[in-house]
Amino acid sequence: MKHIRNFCIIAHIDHGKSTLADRLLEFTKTIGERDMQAQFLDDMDLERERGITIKSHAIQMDYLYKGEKYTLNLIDTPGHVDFSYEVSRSIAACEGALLLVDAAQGTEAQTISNLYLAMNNNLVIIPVLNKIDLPGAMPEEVKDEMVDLIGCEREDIIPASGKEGIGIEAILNAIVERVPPPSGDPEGELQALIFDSQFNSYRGIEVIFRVKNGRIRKGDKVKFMATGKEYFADEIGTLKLSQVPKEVIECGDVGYLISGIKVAKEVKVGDTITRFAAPAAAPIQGFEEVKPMVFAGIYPVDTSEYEELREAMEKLQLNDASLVWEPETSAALGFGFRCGFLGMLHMEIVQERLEREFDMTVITTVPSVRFEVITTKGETLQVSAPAEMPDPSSIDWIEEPFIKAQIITKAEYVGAIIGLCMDKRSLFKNQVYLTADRVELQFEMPLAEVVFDFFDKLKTISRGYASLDYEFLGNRESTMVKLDIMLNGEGVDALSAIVHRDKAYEWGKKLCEKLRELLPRQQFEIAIQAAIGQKIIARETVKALRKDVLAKCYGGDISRKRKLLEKQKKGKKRMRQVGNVEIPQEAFMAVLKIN
Ligand SMILES: Nc1nc2c(ncn2[C@@H]2O[C@H](COP(=O)(O)OP(=O)(O)OP(=O)(O)O)[C@@H](O)[C@H]2O)c(=O)[nH]1
Repeated sequence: MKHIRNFCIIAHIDHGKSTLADRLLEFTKTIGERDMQAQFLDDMDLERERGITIKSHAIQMDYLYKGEKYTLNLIDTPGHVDFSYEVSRSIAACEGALLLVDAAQGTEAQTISNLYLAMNNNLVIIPVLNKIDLPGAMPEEVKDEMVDLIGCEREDIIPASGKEGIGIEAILNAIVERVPPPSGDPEGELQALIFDSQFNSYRGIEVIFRVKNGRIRKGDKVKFMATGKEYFADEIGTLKLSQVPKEVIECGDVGYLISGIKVAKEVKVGDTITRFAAPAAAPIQGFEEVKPMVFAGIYPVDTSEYEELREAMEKLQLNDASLVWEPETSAALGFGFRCGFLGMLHMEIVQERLEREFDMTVITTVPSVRFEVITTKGETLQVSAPAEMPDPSSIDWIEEPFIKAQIITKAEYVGAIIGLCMDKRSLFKNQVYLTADRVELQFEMPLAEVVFDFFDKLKTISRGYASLDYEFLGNRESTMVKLDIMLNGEGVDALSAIVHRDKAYEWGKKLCEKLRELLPRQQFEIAIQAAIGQKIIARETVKALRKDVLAKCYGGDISRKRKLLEKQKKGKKRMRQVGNVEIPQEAFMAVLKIN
């Protein structure tokens, strides 16, 4: 155990975590240059494209330090708020963390929230000032920030550049010197923390774990303490460039387990693996069931593709345990699925994967949070879709989820951001100057407001100089109402939303206006109405028009004509028919873009 070091890299998105990880792997010859594919740790195409590490993985390096061989386990952590529980479990599997700060950007919201997580888990922090090669780097200012934030010495900060390969050896040495070896009782009962899992279509689910006490042997009968399920450790091993099967994984080390598990849901991040024959007295602290926070309907554009969509969703769920769904029907959209996501990014990822990996064309309805409705009969209902909202007369009160949001920005944008947050029904809690120019703001705000256009607006008003992080606070009472949209008198259930009463009028009006822009003119007039219960609160009209796209072509050029028809056909693909009105996909997402 003396020669094991378990560490992770924590950083704000884009501060260079993946690039630095690559350099560490190269330097320790864990991967040869020939195998080197940019950003090795992000192995899903989508991840590479978005430059966001979506799922955490682990990789083991050997490092020779003063003539002795050390085993360094790098545990990768996802960098987005939606996945903060996974981050917390990865951190719990480590003794040390490299805290990476971009020398041109300085500390951001996720730097701080991840740092706090690491500190709460008593991790040794190794501060790294990254991207010092950038012309815009401000090493001295950012070092000041880091010293203030971490309470470290200036000399402790390692200047580095993942891109140029600067500071790599110093970082590896610091990991050996500063991070303590794992503690734990090798002879004790087995306790291994599951901090990740991945799906392999041939071998089933691979569980990634860190042994806290005892050891795990190939062939052992093991038990997952939270789910209560039992398996045989058919194969165990360590993760290098590929998997290296082993007979035993010792106390303190990191490894994988394959035991014929077929569904991701059976493996819960944060669960404890113990030995069936001699179980540990208690699981490792900190296990939580991850709960979906954002809900939306996903429907096939082509109703005949419902079964295909179901199969795709089932496959997706195999390697994404946090995705939950159940069948749902909508009058406007037909058969589809009600899905629960960890957050907005998670939702986007699911939609993109459906389209990319499964070649599905889907419509996603307006996202909602989960409200708690207390009826006059004293029942509590969970409502995560407008259609589930009971009649107003039977509602006593409604509660909605609130979050604690932390925003870091430049001083000049503070006013605008406070304005935006107030507009989003937030409570302003605190304001701290990190440096003369950088401010941390704290708010309590309804999650429902973040789910809508908050991220985009925050980015716009701060010109990109604001970062946001949040945690769930609990439910609070709010006066919410169900707002319905009707086209030519026919309700479009997929466009209904649950909104705060004070905002319902504005919301209805803007939505109607937006729909007027987005609905293509048809051969008859379309009335767009917004209503709360029986009361119409807004109305717009789309004028009738006989649209003859070919008229433009003067009857001549046939290839041009064909092109136009093709274009029109493509546009049709994402259309849905409600009564006699055709609705394009954008309309369903229009609510998200109301300014
Ligand atoms: N100039 C410079 N650019 C860097 C350096 N390290 C990373 N970058 C660039 O910064 C961007 C983000 O780098 P990544 O390594 O993907 O960042 P990350 O922190 O892993 O990002 P997430 O996975 O999204 O959290 C990429 O465009 C890199 O090429 C560096 O040391 N110097």
